Amino acid sequence: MALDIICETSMGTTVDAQHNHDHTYVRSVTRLNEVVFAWQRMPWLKIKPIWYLTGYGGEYDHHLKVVTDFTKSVIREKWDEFQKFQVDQRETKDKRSMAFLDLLLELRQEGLLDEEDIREEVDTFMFEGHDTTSASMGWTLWSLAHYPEVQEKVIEEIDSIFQGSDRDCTNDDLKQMKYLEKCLKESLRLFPSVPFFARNVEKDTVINGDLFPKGVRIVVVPLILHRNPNWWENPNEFNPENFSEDKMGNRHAYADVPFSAGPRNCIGQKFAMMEEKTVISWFFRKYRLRSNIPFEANHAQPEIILKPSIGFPLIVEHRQPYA
Ligand code: HEM
Repeated sequence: MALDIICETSMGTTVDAQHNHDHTYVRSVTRLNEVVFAWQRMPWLKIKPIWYLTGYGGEYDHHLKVVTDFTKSVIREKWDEFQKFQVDQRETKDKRSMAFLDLLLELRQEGLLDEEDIREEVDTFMFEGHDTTSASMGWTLWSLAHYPEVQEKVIEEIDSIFQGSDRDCTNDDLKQMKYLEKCLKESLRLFPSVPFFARNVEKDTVINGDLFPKGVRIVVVPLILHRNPNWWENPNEFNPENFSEDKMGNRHAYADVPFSAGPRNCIGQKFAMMEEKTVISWFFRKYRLRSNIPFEANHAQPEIILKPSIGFPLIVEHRQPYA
């Protein structure tokens, strides 16, 4: 679902991944993630002959080509459409409903980007913008199933907003989902979709008396940082109140960095929150969740994206209609 959402919003196209699990793009994205993770964890794969002899190199090249060819073909198709449009028609198009790609094509028309620049931007969005949100939604549902009193509060909030209606979600509705937002943040604290990221030190830097020389690479691990008992009471428990205003005010700004921080932080974080609130609030309008497997039995497996060790085996039940 998250892949369909990002395809539609960033490229204005669909791969219908929900019904089409076997779409070549879907398969290649999945395999690329696995191959890149192997490359990160096995340093010897960085030696080119080993990379190719183990078969990883060939697989990587193949799947990368599938993914970039797909994006390129969509960009070309959209570019042809874009050029066929008369200028006056284009000017009347509402920018708010344009896909990210349409906006980039306007920049190409103005000579500010070429086809390769656009492909890179679109691919980054596609890659960063779907596995992250689907992992986050999965871990949130897993947590809510194990904390029924929290789940009830989410349902109460959703009922108070929609009052049983199955109308679409508006921006105003999303703003009102304050408790659900706390749950999403708490789930990202315990299970950050991006479990680690790296930064190069650009100049000699001293932090707490320790020297970090220019040129070294620092790996930030939110998965560990977010469970630091100095900042979080009962750090392994799911407690959305960790994100109440008073608790947040008393905490170090970088104690919680699921979207990284600083100039290269995640530019999709607002989009991610909107998407997740929309999807999860739809779900709880109709269903409840429970599980017969203990919360802790699902281990967080840090790969490029934080994976659940046993998936998310949950029991879904229809709710009584809102009265
Ligand atoms: C819960 C969902 C998400 C999480 C936890 C997340 C997390 C992150 C993190 C930690 C980074 C920094 C990675 C690094 O420096 O290596 C990042 C970068 C980025 N994210 Fe997200 N992300 C999420 C959703 C999204 C979505 C939905 C989009 C697009 C619509 C997106 C687009 C990007 C882009 C383009 C970058 C690169 C920014 C740059 O390098 O300047 N992300 N994200």
